[in-house]
Amino acid sequence: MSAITTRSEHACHGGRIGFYEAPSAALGLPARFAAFLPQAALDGAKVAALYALGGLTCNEETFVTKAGILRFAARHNLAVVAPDTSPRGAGIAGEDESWDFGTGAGFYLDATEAPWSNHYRMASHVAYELPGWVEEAFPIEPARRGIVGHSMGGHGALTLALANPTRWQSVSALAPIAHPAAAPWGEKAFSRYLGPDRATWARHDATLLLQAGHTHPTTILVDQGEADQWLAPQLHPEALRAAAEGAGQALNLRMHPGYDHSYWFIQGVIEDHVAHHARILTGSRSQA
Ligand SMILES: N[C@@H](CCC(=O)N[C@@H](CS)C(=O)NCC(=O)O)C(=O)O
Repeated sequence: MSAITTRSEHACHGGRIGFYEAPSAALGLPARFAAFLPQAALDGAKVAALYALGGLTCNEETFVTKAGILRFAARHNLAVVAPDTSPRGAGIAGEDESWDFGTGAGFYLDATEAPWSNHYRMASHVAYELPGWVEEAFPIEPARRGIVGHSMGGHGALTLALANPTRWQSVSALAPIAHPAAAPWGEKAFSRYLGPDRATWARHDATLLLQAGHTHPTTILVDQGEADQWLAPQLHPEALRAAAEGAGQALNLRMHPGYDHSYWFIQGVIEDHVAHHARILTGSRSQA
């Protein structure tokens, strides 16, 4: 078990939000994360957890600070666990050269190409190491996990859940990079983290996972703003929709006129995402 250091803890919506750090074996570096516990957990009950993954340039603070998620997590008795978006301080040449690759842009995969493969192992960190930490340290139930993410984090939520649907019982995404193998962000990251052989990219692409027959037993909720500046070049929700139809995957893809890629969009739909996860994870409509 890793020694978790508390960086700060704050009472919030009747529960507690905390910011923590622990030595990560997966990343070979210290890793930071945020964890919110609703009041019931502070009173000793074990609760289900919703993992919230941020996008490019974000860190473990961004989603819990900007999305407005904690009010609804408190209402539905859900913990929220937010990892960082990449290793920090790996010291690899080029990791800080651009905002869409390297630091702040780990893409929730385990890199296979040197030198990235030594530290850029966010899939192992998020899917296995971090749940192990929080399920031991906090009153969080191991068998009830949901995953939601924004943009690169939406890609992470979809790919991790489709690749391992028994580990993540519920999944949703906000403006996800839905077909990264066909998007400049994904091509840039995958060619360096995974190498030039595109066949190895497929299990890190939600659209290609669906095309290969990977499905999730629950409905996937996806919200997308139509005025999103990244929609046409990077996000490809239409490819996700077509792949879901082909795979028989239940997908609730909602398009929202006028909304951009920012957390101002997320703030308006996050209540529905928390309710979606709570229905599946706890069977509850609301504990309020
Ligand atoms: N840094 C980029 C923007 C990157 C961006 O939009 N990141 C999104 C995720 S893909 C985000 O959530 N940014 C953090 C924020 O809005 O607080 C730029 O200068 O255009």
